[in-house]
Amino acid sequence: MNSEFLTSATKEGEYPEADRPEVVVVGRSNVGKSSFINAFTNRKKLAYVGNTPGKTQLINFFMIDGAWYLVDVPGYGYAKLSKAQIAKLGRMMDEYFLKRKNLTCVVQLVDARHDPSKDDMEMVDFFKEMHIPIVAVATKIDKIPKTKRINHLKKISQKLQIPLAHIFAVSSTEKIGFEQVEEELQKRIEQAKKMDKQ
Ligand SMILES: Nc1nc2c(ncn2[C@@H]2O[C@H](COP(=O)(O)OP(=O)(O)OP(=O)(O)O)[C@@H](O)[C@H]2O)c(=O)[nH]1
Repeated sequence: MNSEFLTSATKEGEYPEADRPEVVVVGRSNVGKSSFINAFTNRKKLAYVGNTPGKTQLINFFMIDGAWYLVDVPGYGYAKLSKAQIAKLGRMMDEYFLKRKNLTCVVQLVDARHDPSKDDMEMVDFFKEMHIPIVAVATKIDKIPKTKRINHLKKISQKLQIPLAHIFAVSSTEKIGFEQVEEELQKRIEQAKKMDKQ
């Protein structure tokens, strides 16, 4: 997979042209979003992996194989941001989800170890209301014994009311699960392209 950083944006005027399908990756701060993006694209430092949670406060656009955009947005639920900062990020994200016409689906990251948080549930409800297709990805699956993994995924499926078939599990440290996610995203990107042609 070829991936390159394109640009960072805070508002619509700064987004790249909406001329290709787009997939956005969301999740609460520290869920492993930067690690996911780096492992997915096979790059060590495409997205910043930091010790300071909540560092990314921009919308970052990456070009994948010259064919589609992968987008990294700020993690939510980071307690140390001020109310004003949280409100500003909220407005930035609302604008993105309302305006971005080429959005094909959202990759909702959740921590495989825990039940989805209240914030996770609110995000998923928001995407459902907006009719944005959701692919859920449980991160840090290496932290769960193999025999128990399916139960965790079933629980996540139940809580988020997302079919088990749309839930994937990855480990960025062990580099597992990424081919399946890529296959699913390719499928959705192809579907989106067909719909556009009709
Ligand atoms: N065991 C394990 N640890 C992981 C995995 N992915 C990420 N981590 C760890 O989880 C922590 C957070 O990872 P990041 O990728 O920085 O998470 P983030 O969601 O981008 O965090 P923010 O910058 O706060 O948005 C780091 O200490 C990572 O090393 C994984 O698959 N397995």
